[in-house]
Amino acid sequence: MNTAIDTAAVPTAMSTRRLPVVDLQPFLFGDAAARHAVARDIAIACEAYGFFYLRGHGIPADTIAGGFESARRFFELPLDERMACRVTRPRQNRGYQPMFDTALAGGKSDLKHSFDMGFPLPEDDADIEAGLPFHAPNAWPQLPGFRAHVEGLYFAMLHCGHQILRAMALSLDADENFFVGRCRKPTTNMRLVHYPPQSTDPDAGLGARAHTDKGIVTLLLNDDVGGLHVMSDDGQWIDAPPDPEAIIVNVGDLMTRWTNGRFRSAMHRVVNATGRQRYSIPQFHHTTFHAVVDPLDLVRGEPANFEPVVAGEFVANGFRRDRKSWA
Ligand SMILES: O=C(O)CCC(=O)C(=O)O
Ligand SMILES: [Fe+2]
Repeated sequence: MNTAIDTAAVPTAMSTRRLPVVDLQPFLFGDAAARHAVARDIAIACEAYGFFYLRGHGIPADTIAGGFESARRFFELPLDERMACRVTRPRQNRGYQPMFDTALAGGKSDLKHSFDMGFPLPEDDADIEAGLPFHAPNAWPQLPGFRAHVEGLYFAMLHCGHQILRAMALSLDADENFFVGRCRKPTTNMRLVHYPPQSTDPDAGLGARAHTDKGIVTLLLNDDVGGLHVMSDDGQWIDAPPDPEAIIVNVGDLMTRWTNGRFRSAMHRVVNATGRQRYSIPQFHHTTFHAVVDPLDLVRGEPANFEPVVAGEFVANGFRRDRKSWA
């Protein structure tokens, strides 16, 4: 059992600190000095917090609104129509994920359910046929316009994530396409998540228990409900209220390994105690399944703190620990 996660699920003191804010526009449109300055600010935020608000991200407001509208329509469907979007093939993270699929041994399930989509692949894809984890066709509900909105948002966020990964690579003195070059045919997935209002009974569980994300970076769109808490380096919860002009970006476990521990993959949780329905849309960025994550690629003149791992195998092992349907 992962005791760090269970301990952190007990509410602790809230910090008065706030997450840093970075504007991406000078990276997209500025000269070399302006681009380096953004890259440095992102690196500072990733070292200190592992989380930051990103303004000027370039994802159109209509595209984001279409994603949230799609989420509301999906979760209003009767359960049997949502269940028709289950992907039954083993070791996948696509389609409808009903409530109570997420549990650690002896722990409580998260009070959420989701619709997940991954990088679109043709039905006859060789990796699908070989049964490689995370490789499957997407499943779509019978909702007019849903697929177009959700795929459009997926690619807008994917593109934004590539810009963030370029800035991170620049900050590490690597080739700007160091990460992006390993993200062809990525195992990146996007989730439409619905958190029904949780009971105030602390034993009933949380929207999402304290956890770290497993990939390289996560881009997160929030509605206006709030309830995301991020663990600071001194062990307090930092409230991360929604900023309508920003998306939230956070570092995942694989990026921590790749940067030899320099970028923090911070614990975070969701507590939806507002009495309202809460929706969020995270996109978990991953490399291609077979990419090798080795800190010696990026750090020079330091001993490696992490062994090299194959990205897809590392993430699949994490899923096996966390999800009943993967066990
Ligand atoms: O819904 C949120 O605000 C955060 C979701 C999250 O942390 C996750 O799905 O990994
Ligand atoms: Fe997360």
